[in-house]
Amino acid sequence: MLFHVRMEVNLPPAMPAAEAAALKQVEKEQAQALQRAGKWRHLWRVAGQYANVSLFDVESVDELHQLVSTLPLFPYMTIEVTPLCRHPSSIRDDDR
Ligand SMILES: O=C(O)CC1=CCC(=O)O1
Repeated sequence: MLFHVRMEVNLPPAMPAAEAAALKQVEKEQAQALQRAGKWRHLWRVAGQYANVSLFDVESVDELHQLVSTLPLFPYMTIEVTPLCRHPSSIRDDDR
């Protein structure tokens, strides 16, 4: 199942820089592991915003929730999820 996911990050201004840096480092490691596993297909920065748009390929809504809700930045993100299905005019013969 494919999901378009938009994540907007809102770290508290009072958060110590070292704490923010540590969270971002672990977030990066988890995101890269999920990309290597094929679960997090695309990860793009939204230009001009501390936000990303991503494409997840997971087995279920429950798996998607488990993945995003265990990200270190999850408590500080506003997340919008859009389920995707094939478009009848798509010329691609796969779902990538
Ligand atoms: O910086 C972001 O957009 C938040 C984030 C998600 C995965 C990652 O590595 O950073």
